[in-house]
Amino acid sequence: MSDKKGLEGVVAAESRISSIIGSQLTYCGYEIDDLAENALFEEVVFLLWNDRLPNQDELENFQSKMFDYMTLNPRIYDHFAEYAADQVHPMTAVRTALSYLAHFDPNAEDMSDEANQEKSIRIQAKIASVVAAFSRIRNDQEVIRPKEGLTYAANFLYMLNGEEPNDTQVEAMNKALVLHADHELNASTFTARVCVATLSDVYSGVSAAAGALKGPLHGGANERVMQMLSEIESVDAVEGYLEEKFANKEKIMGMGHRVYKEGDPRAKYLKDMSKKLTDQAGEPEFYEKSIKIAEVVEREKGLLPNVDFFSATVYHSLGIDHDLFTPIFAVSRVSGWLAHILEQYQDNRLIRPRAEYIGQTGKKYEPIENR
Ligand SMILES: CC(=O)SCCNC(=O)CCNC(=O)[C@H](O)C(C)(C)COP(=O)(O)OP(=O)(O)OC[C@H]1O[C@@H](n2cnc3c(N)ncnc32)[C@H](O)[C@@H]1OP(=O)(O)O
Ligand SMILES: O=C([O-])CC(=O)C(=O)O
Repeated sequence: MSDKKGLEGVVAAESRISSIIGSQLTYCGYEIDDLAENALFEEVVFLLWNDRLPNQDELENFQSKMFDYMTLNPRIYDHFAEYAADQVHPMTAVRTALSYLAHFDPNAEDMSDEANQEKSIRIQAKIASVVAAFSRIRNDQEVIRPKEGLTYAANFLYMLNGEEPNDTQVEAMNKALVLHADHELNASTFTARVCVATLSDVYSGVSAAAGALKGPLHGGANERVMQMLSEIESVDAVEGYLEEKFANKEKIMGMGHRVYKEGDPRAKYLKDMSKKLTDQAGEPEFYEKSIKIAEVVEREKGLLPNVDFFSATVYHSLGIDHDLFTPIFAVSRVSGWLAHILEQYQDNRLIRPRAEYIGQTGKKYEPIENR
């Protein structure tokens, strides 16, 4: 039993969406390197949902639909003003918003394949606007509507910052979105599949998944990486900082992985981007500290950086608030959750494992005055 704690190594679904073999990650048969170098995030989303890349017409149609759905019902802004007043974490806001989006979808309860495809486009389109609008509202800034003709990555940055991003920024965001889109049965995707396997609706699936992504052992690690980098004063302070963490048996965020033991194939792209962007931002010390952390953790623990490690400095260099890092992960990963939700519906069976009981036995009810 204990060797299966955390379901390590357990195959719990058949899937055509992404595969991990050793350190090789593929989406629907395409190597992540190929997609990271060449693909637009929208193409990848189409690929994950349709098991093939779109042609030019299909892509334009998909982008135009996505653009139409990017606009949010203004009632959501009132909600956001309340969350902002309560100072909720943006990931809490995203989780609530994903559920709230169902209120404005006339087909939220329609379980036909067509309705579920349509809901997927709506959700993918709106999550970028949700993260951007929440960020602006909590900073007392005006909400920026999406701009026609921009790619998904460019529009996201535009709505977030209120100005059109430059090519380097768009390329970095597009690549980050492609790299985070799907990852087999990671914890949040598994959560989505468990949820919809009860035949609950798509909005329930993505809200549940967002809750799982938020945790620091999963998507929440990227924000904590930046926290660690901010706490460490200099490259020379890295060894001492980590020694103390090891002594306290604390985990080093952004390091290690349940499946990849020889390295996460996504990390090298984020590492390269981190180098370039921290240099451009005039903050090379963040990259230098990251390199030193990775070196010490590998030497002491044999662990390598995962996708969350260098994404932190990439987002920081793009001027993004640190508590928006995990919401950005959600902007990308919702595409994978939706792909898995659609796949689960196609060949569904309730997911309901068993537990080995290790609790007390033979107890008898005692009246309260005798306890
Ligand atoms: C997108 C993503 O979700 S990627 C992962 C993001 N999460 C993080 O970066 C958080 C830090 N990393 C971790 O917590 C882990 O490596 C995980 C959760 C990613 C994978 O964990 P698991 O495969 O379950 O490994 P588990 O947590 O059982 O650790 C095994 C051993 O390695 C150690 N270990 C694993 N990761 C780390 C780490 N980052 N820092 C220090 N020690 C670690 C554990 O303390 C444990 O040591 P022990 O056997 O002496 O008790
Ligand atoms: O697969 C995992 O366990 C975590 C991960 O890297 C991801 O979700 O991208």
